[in-house]
Amino acid sequence: MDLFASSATLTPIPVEDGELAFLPQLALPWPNEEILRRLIDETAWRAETVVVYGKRHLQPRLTAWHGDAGYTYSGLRLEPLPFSPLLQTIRAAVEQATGRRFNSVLLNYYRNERDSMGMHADDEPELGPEPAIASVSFGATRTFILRHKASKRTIKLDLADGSLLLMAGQFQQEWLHGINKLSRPTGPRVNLTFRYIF
Ligand SMILES: O=C(O)CCC(=O)C(=O)O
Ligand SMILES: [Fe+2]
Repeated sequence: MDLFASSATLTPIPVEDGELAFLPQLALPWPNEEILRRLIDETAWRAETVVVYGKRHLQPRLTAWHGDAGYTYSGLRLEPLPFSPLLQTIRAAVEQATGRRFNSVLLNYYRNERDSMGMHADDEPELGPEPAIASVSFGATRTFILRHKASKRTIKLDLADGSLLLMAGQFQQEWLHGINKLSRPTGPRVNLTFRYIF
């Protein structure tokens, strides 16, 4: 059986200064809700601290980093966890849909409406000058905010359960992205950003 026989192609979202493409439902061998439950239950989630203006805070979400190899970041050797069979299956589906290769994944767990991610670009040097980053979402729909660095033009994309968003080309150089808190009660969401670390 070809698990990915029904995988549809990504639809480009035309934007200036970068490439975006979207697929509403990635073809996977299990229902989205089962994958969400397994990702929540089987991941070694961490609450990372960040220092903002000299003050330590817990990040407003849980994270986990899995990859094929360690890498050095700001002089620190970061050792990722290995890809589990579940993550390998999701990666294979993402590689099939995008035609790109990925050797690492950052998982973000937004437990409820209070979890968020500040505006940022994934522009670390080890990702290369024009990184392809594939973002897969499970669970509650959250709005992905995109802001062009120079013009400040803002776009909002709803990332629903099972969706795949590919960011590529100059996108990380020219745009910021993030996930806002919400004021209404919201269920859990897990997002996976697949990357290629050189
Ligand atoms: O949760 C999301 O959709 C965004 C995740 C993200 O931007 C990241 O992992 O760098
Ligand atoms: Fe990001």
